[in-house]
Amino acid sequence: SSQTFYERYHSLEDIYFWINRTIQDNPATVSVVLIGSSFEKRPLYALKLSMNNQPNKKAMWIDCGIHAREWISPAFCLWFVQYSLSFYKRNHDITTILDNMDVYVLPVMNPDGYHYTWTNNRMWRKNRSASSGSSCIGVDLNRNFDANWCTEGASNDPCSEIYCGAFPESEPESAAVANFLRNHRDSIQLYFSIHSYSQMLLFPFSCTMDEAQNHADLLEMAKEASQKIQRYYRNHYKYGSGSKTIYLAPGGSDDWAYNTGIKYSFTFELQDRGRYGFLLPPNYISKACNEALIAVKTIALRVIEKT
Ligand SMILES: NCCCCC[C@@H](C[SeH])C(=O)O
Ligand SMILES: [Zn+2]
Ligand SMILES: [Zn+2]
Repeated sequence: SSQTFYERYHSLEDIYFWINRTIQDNPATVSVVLIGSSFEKRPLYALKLSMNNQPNKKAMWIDCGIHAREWISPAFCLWFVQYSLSFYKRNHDITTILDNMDVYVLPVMNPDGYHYTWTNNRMWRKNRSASSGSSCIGVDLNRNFDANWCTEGASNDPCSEIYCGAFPESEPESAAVANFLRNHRDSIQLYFSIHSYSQMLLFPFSCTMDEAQNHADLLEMAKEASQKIQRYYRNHYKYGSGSKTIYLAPGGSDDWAYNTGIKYSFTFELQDRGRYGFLLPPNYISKACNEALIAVKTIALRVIEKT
């Protein structure tokens, strides 16, 4: 049953099958967009959820699986798609969101790394690209975007877990996302990047200690989302700008998206707070995804109100 499917982690192959089945089962509302390919030539498929053909409709973007070991992240993207398709016209909030916005969902932004965590090393974080002049593998895709690239909080050592790459967007995976967002910046007004762990709702900037121009709005939205999680699920999520709430982290997708003009940009760190960490057991998927879902819905509704 779908109940068990979405409460399990899935191999990359299973996720590709799920993508195909989802578009076949929902031809009128779901389409697939090939936004590029990985270093090892795996396709980067984004799903587009579009419930109506309202002219010059706005859109939101959710990417999952930028870091390979954060398995709860792709699990959330699958969960979100399933929830949206099952509860459209039944749940008021998701109906309002989908009536007003298309949603692009990239379930696995780093397929090579994700596959590697299933076959070789469960704790792998980066992509699997080779660096010239080093025997070490992989770039941290969340340090490879063009936002204060490779300053404090990243490393230019190819063996580092936070290696920034040879230059901004050097990696096919980050280039694919950046190109898509650049090409759709007139319609995409809300950006989410889903990670784990430590239970935080973060927004720009992480690459500097500066405050974003709409800091007050972003803080209010993250605060409201955190309060909703607290009220409905009795769990605590910190919230705030990345640099002040977690650590300095330059070259991030959220900061870059923000600077490109997507003024509502967030990075979520899902469950847990460290008991299991990246190895969050499958029986926690439901609660972790419901917490992330209510945060996405809360923020998306506010963005619709404001724009
Ligand atoms: N764009 C940076 C947001 C804050 C850091 C997020 C974490 C997720 Se694992 C990181 O990329 O180190
Ligand atoms: Zn991460
Ligand atoms: Zn993290």
